[in-house]
Amino acid sequence: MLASISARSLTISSLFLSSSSPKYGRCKSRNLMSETESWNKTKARSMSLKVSNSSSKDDVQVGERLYLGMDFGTSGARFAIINKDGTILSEGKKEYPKFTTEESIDWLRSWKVTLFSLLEAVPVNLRPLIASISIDGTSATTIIIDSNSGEPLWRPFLYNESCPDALPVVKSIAPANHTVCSGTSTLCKLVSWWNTEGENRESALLLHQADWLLWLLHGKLGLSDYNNALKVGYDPELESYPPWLLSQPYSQLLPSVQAPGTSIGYLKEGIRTEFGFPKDCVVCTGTTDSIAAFLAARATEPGKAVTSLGSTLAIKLLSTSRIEDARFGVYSHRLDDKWLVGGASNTGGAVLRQIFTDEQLEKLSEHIDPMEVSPLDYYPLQVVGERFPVADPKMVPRLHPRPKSDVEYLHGILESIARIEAEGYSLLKDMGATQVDEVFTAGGGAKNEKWSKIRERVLGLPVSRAIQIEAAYGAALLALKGAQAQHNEQ
Ligand SMILES: Nc1ncnc2c1ncn2[C@@H]1O[C@H](COP(=O)(O)OP(=O)(O)O)[C@@H](O)[C@H]1O
Ligand SMILES: O=C(CO)[C@H](O)[C@H](O)COP(=O)(O)O
Repeated sequence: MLASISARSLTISSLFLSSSSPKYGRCKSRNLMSETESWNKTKARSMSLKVSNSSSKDDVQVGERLYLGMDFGTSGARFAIINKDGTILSEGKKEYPKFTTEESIDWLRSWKVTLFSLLEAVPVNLRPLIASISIDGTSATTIIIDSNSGEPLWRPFLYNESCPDALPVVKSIAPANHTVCSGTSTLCKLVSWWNTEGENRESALLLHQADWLLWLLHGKLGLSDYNNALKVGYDPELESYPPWLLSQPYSQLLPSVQAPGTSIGYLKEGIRTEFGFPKDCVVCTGTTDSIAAFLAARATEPGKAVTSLGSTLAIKLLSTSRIEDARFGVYSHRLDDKWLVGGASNTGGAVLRQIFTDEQLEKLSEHIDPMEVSPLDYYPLQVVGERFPVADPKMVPRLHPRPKSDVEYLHGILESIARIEAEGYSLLKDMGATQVDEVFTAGGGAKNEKWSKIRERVLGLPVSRAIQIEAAYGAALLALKGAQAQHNEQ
């Protein structure tokens, strides 16, 4: 089944290569659209944007087309612009601005402002060459909007937010241990909203973070991709929502689904003229951040894996067999005619950032001997709750006893996270996935060579930094895929 489908669609590997039962404060319905249309250029200039341009006039061939990928991760967003050979012409990143409403962060406003500040950061000389755009976002980050106005009906449910109130209902309709049978699944968030919300059900629509950001650019509501839609129950092998889900009253909220990197339509005229993008610039479906990180690593053989060491720890192993078991937080994403099996733990860089600054991480890591086994046994979590390799919403963080030496403490935390990573790969093997034989690292943690050495020792596998460690590069590959498919169809 998968083979026939992928034969129809351009595959990534055929290119140049070889996310506490929330208290529902109604999301203040803001006129978010006006902010977009009246985007103020000075706002972007005043924002701290780190942009590195490797483009100069002679880098770009006359008539060359470029591809823009944007990654909306946990702590910030990045962009990468590549040409058809995968060369990076420009890249940049920006922390999310923290707008607050009623003591909580207005994430939709933060993401929208960040989206347009990234567009503003695209070098003016490259904008007329951008042929297509794609975006990846955190998985299961769920936004419920009004299908008529596009306005949000609720605050977003973040990727790691759990809605245990919905779990009994979801477990009663889904197959045993299905991917959606986890409190952090998109379906649990949808059911929780549906059971809580009264008057807006008829006009409501569900979008994922990447879908919503892409909608701001193309203007067509209700479109998603089969990576983002996995955790609401979409079956990427059948290429449809299963009957047990379609028969539910809230199935009317579900977005339609296409393959990642599928051209949806042209960039909205108002945005196009505001920023100077070309008339034929298309916007393509996106993916999730850890899938984009896998694409960026350009691993194409079963047995190759990518560990994303971002704010969270997400592992993805390329496998010929599909496995899933919500009891352990294990699920399989589709990648063309193969499966990306894995899961996402709540451990990771965000726990490190709670204790150390990035500069301290760098300095302290210099003094770690990665060949020495740390006797410290932690389970580094920011707050109670774990998704993978154990799906336990009640799991308690363990970061004590803290030794006097910060070097020893950091060593213990890094090694404990490595042990969780190893437990994840071992679980995938026990469940029948292709045996992992090499691990590439993406995300902010990939720059820590000492951590890579610790992980290599703990995993007993070759561990190296991915060719490209930013998920934004993977999103740019999806934009390239979409543009090439569009070109082939013309
Ligand atoms: N030298 C380092 N060693 C280990 N982790 C690091 C280092 N520098 C940054 N990090 C971690 O990288 C994380 C940010 O990675 P990033 O991929 O940007 O995250 P995300 O996209 O999930 O927001 C931070 O949580 C930080 O703790
Ligand atoms: O934890 C996350 C936040 O960065 C990831 O978005 C997410 O959980 C990974 O999920 P997926 O495997 O569906 O990409």
